[in-house]
Amino acid sequence: MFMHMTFSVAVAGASGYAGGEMLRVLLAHPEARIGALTAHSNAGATLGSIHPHLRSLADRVLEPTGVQALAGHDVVVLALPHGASGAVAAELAERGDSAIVVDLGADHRLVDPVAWETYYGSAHAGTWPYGLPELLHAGEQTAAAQREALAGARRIAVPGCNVTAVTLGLQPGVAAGVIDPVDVVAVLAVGYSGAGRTLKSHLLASEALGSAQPYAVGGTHRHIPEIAQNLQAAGAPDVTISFTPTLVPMSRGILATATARLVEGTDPAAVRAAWEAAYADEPFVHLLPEGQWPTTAATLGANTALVQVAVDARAGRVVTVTAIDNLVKGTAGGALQSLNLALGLPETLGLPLEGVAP
Ligand SMILES: NC(=O)C1=CN([C@@H]2O[C@H](COP(=O)(O)OP(=O)(O)OC[C@H]3O[C@@H](n4cnc5c(N)ncnc54)[C@H](OP(=O)(O)O)[C@@H]3O)[C@@H](O)[C@H]2O)C=CC1
Ligand SMILES: CC(=O)N[C@@H](CCC(=O)OP(=O)(O)O)C(=O)O
Repeated sequence: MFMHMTFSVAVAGASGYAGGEMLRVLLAHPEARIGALTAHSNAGATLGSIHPHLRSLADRVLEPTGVQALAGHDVVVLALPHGASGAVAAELAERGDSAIVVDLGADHRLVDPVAWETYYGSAHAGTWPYGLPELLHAGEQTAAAQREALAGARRIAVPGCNVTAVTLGLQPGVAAGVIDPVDVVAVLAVGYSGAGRTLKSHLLASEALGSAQPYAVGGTHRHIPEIAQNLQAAGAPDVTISFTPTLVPMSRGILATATARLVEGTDPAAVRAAWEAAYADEPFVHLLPEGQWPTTAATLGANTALVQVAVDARAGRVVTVTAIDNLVKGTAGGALQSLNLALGLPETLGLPLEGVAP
């Protein structure tokens, strides 16, 4: 076990939304010591000119992303576009650098290289331990195997934010055998920060404010194989999923509504019991009391996932709703939670349970 009290951490892609949020949660962690901060087109700028809310790092000058800046730390966080992090991680390994590398991007999440090439269109960089501590494995009622896989890990692949929401919503039913994910339907309301800080025309105020806009409609979204991979890990022999994200006018947040077929002859009372059993002892994943429904506002700034489940008897389906902050539990918070496990620190150390409201 890598027992380490304080650790130095470099953040590559510090100028982005994910990198900025990683810095915000690291600054609240008692053992983290912020090291190099790097960027790409914003190299040479001060962090305060990009992320004015990060006051204690405002004067730090962003270095160009590269091994020379990132080497020599205990931990390196890669908050880069997918396809970029694989190359940087490989260079660090070639140099023999001993850092734990945490990839916020997609390069190392998928097990199947064919799925990667199909949805991402480039060479697969390999598979790392998956940074979702609450991931259920087949036969488990509560998550233990994934936590063991993260304990002492030297590489962590942080899930896609949409994937975290849908997986946490549905997996208890798969593990308990009360739902059959052979025709999962997932519709998500997602905030703009999920698209990243770099300007995108469809996110211009004139186009986006006051409007809801679907994207990646018709089975093209790259999170589909990752969700299927997770539900198969929970014990589903076969998963098909129809996945439709919709941008809604909010900066942060994901509200994922995911439904699956109720297994024939299942007692509806057994459904809630399965979700209660899975999450009763989870510090960050909370099944709400019956009648309460998750909202993204209740998770803003927190490392929580709020979940609710219901049985639609007439439709013969189970409906789940999950809310997360895409940048906290969906990215930086989930990353730090997994890093705590890798470092042998308490899993919840330095992570926000309370949100910011109103
Ligand atoms: N936003 C979210 O909710 C989530 C994001 N992620 C993942 O985190 C990663 C970063 O996303 P996000 O922060 O949203 O994106 P942003 O566009 O906000 O930031 C991208 C970062 O990568 C840098 N960058 C851009 N192009 C290159 C390049 N060719 N080589 C090296 N660095 C480059 C940018 O530097 P500069 O600005 O200086 O050009 C910036 O620091 C992505 O892989 C994303 O998929 C994962 C989960 C959720
Ligand atoms: C609004 C929006 O564009 N959201 C992004 C979420 C990005 C994300 O989860 O990051 P990864 O690229 O690391 O998977 C999307 O749906 O692709």
